[in-house]
Amino acid sequence: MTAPPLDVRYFADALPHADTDLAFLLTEVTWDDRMRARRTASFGVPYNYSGQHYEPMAMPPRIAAIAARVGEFAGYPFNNCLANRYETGDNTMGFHQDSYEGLTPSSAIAIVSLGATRPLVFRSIDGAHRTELTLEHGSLLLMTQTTQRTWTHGVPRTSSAGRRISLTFRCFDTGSVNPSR
Ligand SMILES: O=C(O)CCC(=O)C(=O)O
Ligand SMILES: [Fe+2]
Repeated sequence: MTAPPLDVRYFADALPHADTDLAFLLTEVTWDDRMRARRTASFGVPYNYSGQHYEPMAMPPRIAAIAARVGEFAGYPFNNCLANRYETGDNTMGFHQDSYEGLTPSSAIAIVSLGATRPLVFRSIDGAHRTELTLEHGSLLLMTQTTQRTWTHGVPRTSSAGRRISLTFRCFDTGSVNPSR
């Protein structure tokens, strides 16, 4: 059986100030401890994510600048940022499909990676195929809705991995919406 198309675009070195961006996120952001697998923070229009509700929070200028950079690659603007902080290789994200409820259907979901390299693992919904992408410091990954329909993705446990922060950007159609993901 052939694998479904993995409709993703990867850009190494997409962020011109990746080191400063990482330092900012480590020191200036208040991280949410409600989830066991990793810490999170949400900026821009609010929505529920993995069963958590986040309050609306303006994007700090540095995050707004990263959002603008991601928008240059994608060709349209992003108005939500969910940050994930993986302190060690024991912090993970389980396999899931990102919800498109409330999102512009033709928009991609963007993942900016900072810090340690971690693999993003994709599994086809039928369970027959597995592939992985290595997400490097300063990189950008764009994933379309097609990819969400046919693949799940996750960040599995990786022994001895260092600290990593990912910023996922989404393009919501209107103000505040609450997909269940
Ligand atoms: O940390 C990552 O690279 C994965 C993020 C992700 O899949 C999500 O936030 O939905
Ligand atoms: Fe995801």
